[in-house]
Amino acid sequence: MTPKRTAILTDEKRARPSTLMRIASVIPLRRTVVTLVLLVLAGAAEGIGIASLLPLVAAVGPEASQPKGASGKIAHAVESIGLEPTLGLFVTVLIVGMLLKAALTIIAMNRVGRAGADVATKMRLDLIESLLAARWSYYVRQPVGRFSASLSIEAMQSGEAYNSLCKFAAEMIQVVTYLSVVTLFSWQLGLLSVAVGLIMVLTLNRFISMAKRAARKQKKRVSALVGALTDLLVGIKPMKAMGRQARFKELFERDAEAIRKAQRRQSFARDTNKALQEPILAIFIAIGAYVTIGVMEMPTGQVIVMALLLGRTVSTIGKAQQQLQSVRLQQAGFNAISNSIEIARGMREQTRPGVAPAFERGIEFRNVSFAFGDTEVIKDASFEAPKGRVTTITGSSGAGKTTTVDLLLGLHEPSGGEILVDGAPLQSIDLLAWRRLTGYVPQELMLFHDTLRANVTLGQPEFTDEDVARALEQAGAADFVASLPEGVDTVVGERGSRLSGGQRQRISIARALIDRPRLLILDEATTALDPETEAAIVANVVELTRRTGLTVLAISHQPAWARASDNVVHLANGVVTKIDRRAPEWSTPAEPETEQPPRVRALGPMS
Ligand SMILES: Nc1ncnc2c1ncn2[C@@H]1O[C@H](COP(=O)(O)OP(=O)(O)OP(=O)(O)O)[C@@H](O)[C@H]1O
Repeated sequence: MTPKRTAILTDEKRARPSTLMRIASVIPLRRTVVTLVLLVLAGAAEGIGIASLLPLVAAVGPEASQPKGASGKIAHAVESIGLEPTLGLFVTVLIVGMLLKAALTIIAMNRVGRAGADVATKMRLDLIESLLAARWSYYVRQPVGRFSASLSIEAMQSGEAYNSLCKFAAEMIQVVTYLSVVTLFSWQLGLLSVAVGLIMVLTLNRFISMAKRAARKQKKRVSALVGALTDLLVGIKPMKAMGRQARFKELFERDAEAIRKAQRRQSFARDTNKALQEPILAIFIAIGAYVTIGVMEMPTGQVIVMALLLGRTVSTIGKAQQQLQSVRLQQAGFNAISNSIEIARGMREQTRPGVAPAFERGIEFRNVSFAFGDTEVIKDASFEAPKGRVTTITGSSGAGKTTTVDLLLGLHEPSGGEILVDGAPLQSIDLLAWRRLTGYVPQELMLFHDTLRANVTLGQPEFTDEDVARALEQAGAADFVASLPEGVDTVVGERGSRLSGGQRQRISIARALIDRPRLLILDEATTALDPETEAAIVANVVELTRRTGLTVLAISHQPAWARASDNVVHLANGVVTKIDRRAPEWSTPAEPETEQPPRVRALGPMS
C-alpha cells in the first residue's frame, strides 16, 4: 500500500469487523482464544449454577412435592446421572457454579488486563520502530509533535479498545448462557428475550454512533493540540521574545473548545444509552411476567427464576452494548496510531546488502545531480575529498552544501551521476556500515535533556569515562566541562538550554568524535564560537587528520576552515564553480602515527 493511499484511508472506510479483528490480532491470537475459552467455561459454570435455582425455588414453592415443568426436567436429568435431586445438592451446585464462575472470570479478566497493556506497548514500540527505520525524507514532512499524542493517547486507547472488546465478548458469552438456560425451559421465552434484546440494541445504537463520531472528532483535535503544543514549545523562545504567543493561545483555545464539545457529546451519548436501558429492562420483565404467568401458566417458583434470568439477560445485553460503545470510542485512537505505523513502514529506508567500506582512498562526487521535486538543487557536481585530508565546502546560503552531505550519507539518492567511496558506487556499499564510520555534527544542534556524558555517548554504555574525556578534549570542551560543579554529570537542560551556543557545539563535536570516526562531517559546526576557540578546534581537527588519518568534510563560511583545508570546494546554486586544491587527488596521506587518536591540545575555558 502506498503511503498516499494509506493516508487517505478514513475510519469509515476501514470496515468495522476488520478494525475489531485488527485490534484483537495485535497480540498472538492464541492468548485471546485462551481467554475466551476461560470466559466460556465461566459462562457454563454460571449457567449450571443458575439452572439449579429452578428446582431450588420449586422446592420451596407450592409445587414442592411434585416438581413440574423446568424443575421437573432438571430433577429427571439429575436422576438420570445417578444422583438424588435433593435440596442440598442444588444448593451445592449453585454455590460451586457461582464460585467457579467468579474464579474463572477473575483469571480471564486478569489476562485481559495484561493483554490490554501489551497491546498498548506493542503499538508504542511498533510506532517507535517504524519511525526510526523511516527514510530521511519522511521526517522532513512530519510535524513531529503529533507523535507525542500517538505514543501517549492513541497507544493507551488501543489497549483500552482491546480491553473493551474482550469485555464485550465476555458479556456476549453471558448473554448466550442466559439465553440457553431460558430456551432450555421455554423456547418461546428464549425467542422473546432475543426479540426484546434486539429492539433494545437497535433503539440505543444511534447513541453508539453518536459517541463514536464525537470520539473521532475529539481524538483528532487532541492529537492536533498535543502535536502543535509540542512543536510550539520547541520554538517558544522567538515567540516569547517577539511577544507573539497570543495568536497561538487563540488557536489552542479553539481546539480546546472543540474538544470540550466533543467530550460533552460523548458523555451525553454514553449516559443516555445507560439510562434508557433500565426502562427497557423493566418493560421486558413486565412482558416476561405477563407471558409466563398469564399465558403460559408457569409455576410461581419458575416464574421468579425466569424473571431473574430475563432481567439478567437484558441487563447483560445492555452491558455488552456499553462495552461495544467503548470499543467504538477507543478505536479512533487505534486507527490513528495504526495508520501512522503503516505510513512510516511504507517509508522504510531501503537498505541494500552491500560491501562494508574500508575507506582507504576517499570520496568522489562525479557529475552528481539531485532535485527536490522539480527543483534541481545539485547540478552536475564533481569534486573529491581525499582520505586523511580536510575538505571544506563553501558557498552562499541555499547553495546546496547540506544537501551534498545528505547525498554522501545516503539520506537522499542522486538523480544523476555517481558518488564513489574508495572508487565504489555508494549504491554498492553497505549504507549502515558506511554511516557507522562517520561522525556528524549537524547545523541544527540537538542536545537531549540529560547529562553531558549521556549527550556525548548518546547513552551507549560501551563508551568508557576515558572515551568521554578524550572526545571532550579533542572537541575543546574538556576545560569548560571540568569547571562545572558536576562535571560530565551536569544535566544540560531541555535541548541543552543550560549551555551556551558555543558549548553546545563543542559537546556535539565530542559526540561525533567519541566513536573514532574515519570521516568527520561538520556542518557549520563552529559558527557559534569566538575566533580564538574556533581556531583552536580547527587546529585540533587538522592535527587529528594528520595523526590518525581522519578525513574531514567541513561545511563552512568561516575563513578559519578555508585556511586550514587541503581542498576548498566552492558551490553556487548547486554548481561547483571552483576548487582550490592543495592536496593531491586521491592522495594517500601519511600513515597515522598511532592507531588511536592521541590527546590533543586542550583549549582554555569559555569566556
Ligand atoms: N526537504 C526539502 N524540500 C525541498 N527543498 C529543500 C529541502 N531541503 C532543502 N531544500 C532546498 O534545497 C536548496 C539547498 O538547500 P541546502 O540546505 O542544501 O543549502 P545550504 O547551502 O546548506 O544552505 P545554508 O548555508 O543556508 O544551510 C535550498 O534552496 C533549499 O530551499
